[in-house]
Amino acid sequence: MLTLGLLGTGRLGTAIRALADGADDVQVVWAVGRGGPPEDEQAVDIAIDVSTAAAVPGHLRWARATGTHLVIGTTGWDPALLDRGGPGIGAGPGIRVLTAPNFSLGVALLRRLAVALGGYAARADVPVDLAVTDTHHRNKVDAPSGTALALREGLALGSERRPEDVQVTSLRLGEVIGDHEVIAASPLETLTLRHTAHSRDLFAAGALTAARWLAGRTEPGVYTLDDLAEDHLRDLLDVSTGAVPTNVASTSDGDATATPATTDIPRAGASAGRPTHAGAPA
Ligand SMILES: NC(=O)C1=CN([C@@H]2O[C@H](COP(=O)(O)OP(=O)(O)OC[C@H]3O[C@@H](n4cnc5c(N)ncnc54)[C@H](OP(=O)(O)O)[C@@H]3O)[C@@H](O)[C@H]2O)C=CC1
Ligand SMILES: O=C(O)C1=N[C@H](C(=O)O)C[C@H](O)C1
Repeated sequence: MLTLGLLGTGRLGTAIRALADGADDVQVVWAVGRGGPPEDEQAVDIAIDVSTAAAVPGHLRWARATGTHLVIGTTGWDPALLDRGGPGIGAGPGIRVLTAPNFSLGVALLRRLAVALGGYAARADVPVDLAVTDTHHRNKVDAPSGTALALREGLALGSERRPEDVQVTSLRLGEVIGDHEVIAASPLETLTLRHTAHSRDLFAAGALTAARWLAGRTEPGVYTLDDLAEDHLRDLLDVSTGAVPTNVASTSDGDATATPATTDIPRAGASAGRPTHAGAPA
């Protein structure tokens, strides 16, 4: 049984708890809000931080002091906290930290597609504007969303532009759970990739998957959801186009054999800027 502590008991924390209560391989031992984990809190295998940006430095210090592995789903905090030797986990013992501004594997796929879309823009012979939109419920505090920032970084990476050169707009509307678009627009065409979360259960399920995955690692250090997603998505962008290859050679019995046509559009994924396991803290 994997034991969990929840740092955050709001919208997402509540959804994670409900899902965990129905699972037979995980147990939420404690869940805390603004007060943070008290000193006498029972030790857990993994803590999941779904609180607020201002609380993350303290939660990292607590994780380091107690040797608790940490999944961070909270957004809006400074990733420099995780730098080696920085004020975060750098100087601590060997804990494992997984960060995920979005727990959806669909968004992990979208980020890879954003890298490819950026590469497409870079090769165009007309000017291409790149943009990300994020729409969330009216109570979300950070803007742009953590996901929008990651998608912007993907577009920037693929297009070899600076992140600041990718436009980002944020809307806070009603009860929207989470909607992101990745856009490349030229005078000739517009490509729009869109992800819409229909339920917080999407994120809750991903948070539990991340906790299980982190529990299975052995190396201390910093991981991202992209490390986890790599197992699921590795080969996904090597899809056939379904088109008849142009380099077809006929055999004597009339069958056509073909070497798949290749394209030099960069593959999103491991070799295209996938954030990697940052190694063990010193
Ligand atoms: N990675 C992902 O897939 C997703 C990430 N998120 C992110 O998760 C975070 C939480 O979102 P959501 O559940 O909607 O937010 P809520 O506002 O509903 O919940 C926030 C929680 O954080 C606690 N909190 C607030 N301030 C502090 C503080 N100073 N110290 C410690 N705890 C504090 C609150 O405590 P109290 O209850 O006592 O007020 C509450 O339990 C956000 O950063 C959001 O962007 C959200 C959805 C998906
Ligand atoms: O606060 C939210 O609700 C969400 N936050 C995450 C983010 O900032 O990217 C992920 C998701 O879109 C929902």
